[in-house]
Amino acid sequence: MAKLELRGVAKAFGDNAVCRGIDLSVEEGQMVCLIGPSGSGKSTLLRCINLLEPIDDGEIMLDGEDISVPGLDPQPVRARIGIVFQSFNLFPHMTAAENVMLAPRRVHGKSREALAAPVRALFQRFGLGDKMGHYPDQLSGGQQQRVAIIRALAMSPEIMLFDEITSALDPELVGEVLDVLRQLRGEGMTMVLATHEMAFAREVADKVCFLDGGMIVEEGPPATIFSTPQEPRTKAFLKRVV
Ligand SMILES: Nc1ncnc2c1ncn2[C@@H]1O[C@H](COP(=O)(O)OP(=O)(O)OP(=O)(O)O)[C@@H](O)[C@H]1O
Repeated sequence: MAKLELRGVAKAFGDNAVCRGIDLSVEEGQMVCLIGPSGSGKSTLLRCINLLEPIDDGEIMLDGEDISVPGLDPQPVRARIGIVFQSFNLFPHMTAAENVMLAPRRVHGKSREALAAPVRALFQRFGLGDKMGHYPDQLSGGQQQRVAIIRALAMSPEIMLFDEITSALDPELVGEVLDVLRQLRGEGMTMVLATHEMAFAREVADKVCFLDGGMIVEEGPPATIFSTPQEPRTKAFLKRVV
């Protein structure tokens, strides 16, 4: 597992400054939750960390190595940083197992034979051992999202990013996906989550960062942020959503 450190990360789309000098430390094995209003820049920040968006300024350090230097090949870095989105994006014509094997085969050049045992172990670890041969339309939304998480884990990432991964799910399916995150935390995975699940963030996060207008306005342990927020913007947001 790896440590992540952002220093002064800035990102604009045209004249819309979406990340405005973000400093963030994520220690090895920590779960950090990004909360904040819609449009505050949570998704963009995660996309920048995964090098899906080039940053305009600042540094992104993964285990002490600057992964944001211009001209760096993003592909090997992305293989070290798993990301899961709100939409599961599984290929409908492939079984769950084939979806999971795709990236390790293409990026790491591994054979189906070599992947069979570790992929089976991943499905079993997350309670989907009997679903490997199912196609996405034979799975519930919660199961599809768990397969999407397994797909990211199959690349053996050092850190995992989650972008509102329960927002598209029916309420009764949210719990099983959050349980996967609890399990990963117990196993020591380093994780950054953009989430609207305040109860979950309060219960499980090591640190909560409140974003507003592209800046981390306030951060701290969940007990402090949720019980005694100091910043008026944090207070107003939590009053609205909790
Ligand atoms: N590819 C893009 N091109 C132009 N503008 C973008 C792009 N991606 C995001 N934005 C803008 O960046 C701002 C922040 O969006 P972002 O999705 O990061 O916020 P968010 O906090 O994740 O919101 P939500 O909670 O609704 O997902 C918004 O104004 C959005 O319109």
